[in-house]
Amino acid sequence: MPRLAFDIGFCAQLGKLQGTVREGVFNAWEKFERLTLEQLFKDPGLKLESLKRARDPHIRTIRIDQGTRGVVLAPDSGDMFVLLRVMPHDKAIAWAVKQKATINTVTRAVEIRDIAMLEELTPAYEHLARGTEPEQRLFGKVSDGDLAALGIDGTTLRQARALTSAEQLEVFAPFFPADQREVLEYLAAGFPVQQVWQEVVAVNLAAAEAAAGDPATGSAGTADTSDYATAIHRTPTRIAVVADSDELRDILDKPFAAWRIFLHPSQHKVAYRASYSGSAQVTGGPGTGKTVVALHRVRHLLRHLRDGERILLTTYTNALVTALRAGLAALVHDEELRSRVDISTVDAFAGRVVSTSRRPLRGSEEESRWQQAARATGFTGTPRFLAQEYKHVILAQNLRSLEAYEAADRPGRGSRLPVAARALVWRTVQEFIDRLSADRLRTYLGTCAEAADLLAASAPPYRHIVVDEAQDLHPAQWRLLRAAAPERPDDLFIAGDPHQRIYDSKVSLRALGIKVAGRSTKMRKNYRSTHEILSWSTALLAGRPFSQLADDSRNETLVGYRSALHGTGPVQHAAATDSAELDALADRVRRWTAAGISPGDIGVTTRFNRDVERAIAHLTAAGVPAMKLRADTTGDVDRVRIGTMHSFKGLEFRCVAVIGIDADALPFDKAVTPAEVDRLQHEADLMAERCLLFVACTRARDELYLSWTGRPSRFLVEAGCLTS
Ligand SMILES: Nc1ncnc2c1ncn2[C@@H]1O[C@H](COP(=O)(O)OP(=O)(O)OP(=O)(O)O)[C@@H](O)[C@H]1O
Repeated sequence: MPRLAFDIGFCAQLGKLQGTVREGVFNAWEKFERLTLEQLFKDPGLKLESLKRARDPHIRTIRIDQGTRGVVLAPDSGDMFVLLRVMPHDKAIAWAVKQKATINTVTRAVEIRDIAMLEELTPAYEHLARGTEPEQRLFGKVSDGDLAALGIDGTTLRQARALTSAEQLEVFAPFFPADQREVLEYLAAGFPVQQVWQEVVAVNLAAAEAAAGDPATGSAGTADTSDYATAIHRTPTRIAVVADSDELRDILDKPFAAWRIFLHPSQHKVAYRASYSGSAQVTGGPGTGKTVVALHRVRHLLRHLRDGERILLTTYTNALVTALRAGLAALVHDEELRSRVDISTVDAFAGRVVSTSRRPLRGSEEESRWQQAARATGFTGTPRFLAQEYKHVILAQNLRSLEAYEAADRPGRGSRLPVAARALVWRTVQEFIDRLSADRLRTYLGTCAEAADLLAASAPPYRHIVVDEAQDLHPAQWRLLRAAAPERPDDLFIAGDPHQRIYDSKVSLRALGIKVAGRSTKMRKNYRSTHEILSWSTALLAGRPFSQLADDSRNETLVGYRSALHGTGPVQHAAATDSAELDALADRVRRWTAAGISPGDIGVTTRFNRDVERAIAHLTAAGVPAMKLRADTTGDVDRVRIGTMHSFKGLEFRCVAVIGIDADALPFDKAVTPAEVDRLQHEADLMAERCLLFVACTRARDELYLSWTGRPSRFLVEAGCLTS
């Protein structure tokens, strides 16, 4: 029976396809399921036509609806077809005739390339390259043999040899066959051949073998470059073979959920590794799919969970809990299975363990509480000092007695505190705690410490814990998680990005009994933001223009972020007054919606809560549906969502407006300890403010808009990010 599978390129178009076209795709798929091969080729409605000027006879087109055609890979052998793209009639033909399908010599997966475009570009670039010695060219240091071993075929080899710079590779990249493109991009980024084999080719090969049910060989084998039926099954990261109409409906209806189907091999390897001998960690820049990997890991763990065992999936904010819940539901359809996963913030989990009627202290109440305690004991330092000492020394090191406190180092604290002075600080902290308790109050971190103690004295409730957005967790929270699952293989799976730390918790996991050495993987490819948005934001984080960062390409931690997506760079607006800034925001949002972006795909973020309220009022008055970002709202609400930068952590929107990036908002004075009080804390606070803006900007998929009133933030100035 013939079947129609779907290429990742088609899935990427889905968001832009009209409902009638999607319906046409569904009907075409049904025909493939229903008809015999012979009937299929003769079907007058489908018109599975070959093309006269096609570069590849395997590329044909089918009719989707009046005026729309699908481009299909139709191999000679087997009965598996692949829908590559859907386009208006003439465009589809023009695109189809230029494409060529091949089978990668190493991974033996299907690759599509724009052969006509590549052949057109190559002579011009060869001509340009004449002035550059072969060994000075982009791949001059890599031998033909090594390139062949990495799967570069003869055609791509000629093209690769003509390239003299990474910028030229970017021009060629969209037309190259996918697996080979990735190899070349890694080589161009300076990775040695051996590492490219390990990190790219071997991983792709393993994914292909696993999908085809072949025994894992880890070596290239001999390629049958005509067996498409097998090759299609070996391409799970780019070609989806759907099981039934429900699955197809799901794909067609959720255009941005491609990650459910096309997990990149490097993500697959981490998420579906049978077992880790202990805790494991995945790191990577914004949008590299850490959350996606964490969700797939939960799915994997669920499949192997024994009776009575449970999983905790935890993260930092309530909004992220909602997003994780929706993500897991999209991935694991079996409700009963899903019910074995508790999804909550670490703080909420701690609250459940302690099970108390004491109310958590609000951030705004804390300062006066420290003041009261200081007054009672006669301590003359600032409330900020006490709060930080409690958080960064006493709770972080789990100090339980004055003796322990007096003996403790205070790493990261830049203010000296002689041992003789500690007794008074200790007494003040005890006073603070006692007064809270008397008033039926508690702090979140104190609750985590209590909960960790309770769990340490009882049976750990979970078999596995999966942590997302791990970078901001405090040692007290880690101690709780450590106590919540017994030390065993696959106990903790941790996803996070140290560059997105916005709450200043520096943690040594090892010191907390969580060992990930040898079980840590870094994700490099960004799936969310365009290259333009990502490089702009990276400059912001580093405090230097991106061009300078690219120069010292060894600074891999920052410049290692890569995105294959392209689009326009951020748009900036300097306003004279607050209300002019909001007018400009309303204009921008209207432009987006006029271009077909639905309000629910737009996020507006700002440093302060009060500005959130003002923006909502302004947009609403301007007739734009807007609401405050709430923990319990999912992407289904069709209104612009507006929230503080802190609340945007971990989320994403097609279009993001970051407003109020004024000189006095970022960095915000009150959030930064003065250098003369504590130099180290000052640096750490400044970095957290910088990361906050970085996190806000990297929430954008397609478009990023920034505005301020009066003088812009120094972060924009330092990074050379201002356009004029
Ligand atoms: N293999 C994939 N194929 C397609 N899309 C993907 C893939 N992996 C991730 N994505 C998409 O990339 C976006 C970012 O993924 P995700 O939120 O998991 O990244 P992250 O690393 O957790 O980001 P951040 O650290 O910025 O919160 C999401 O829209 C996700 O759907």
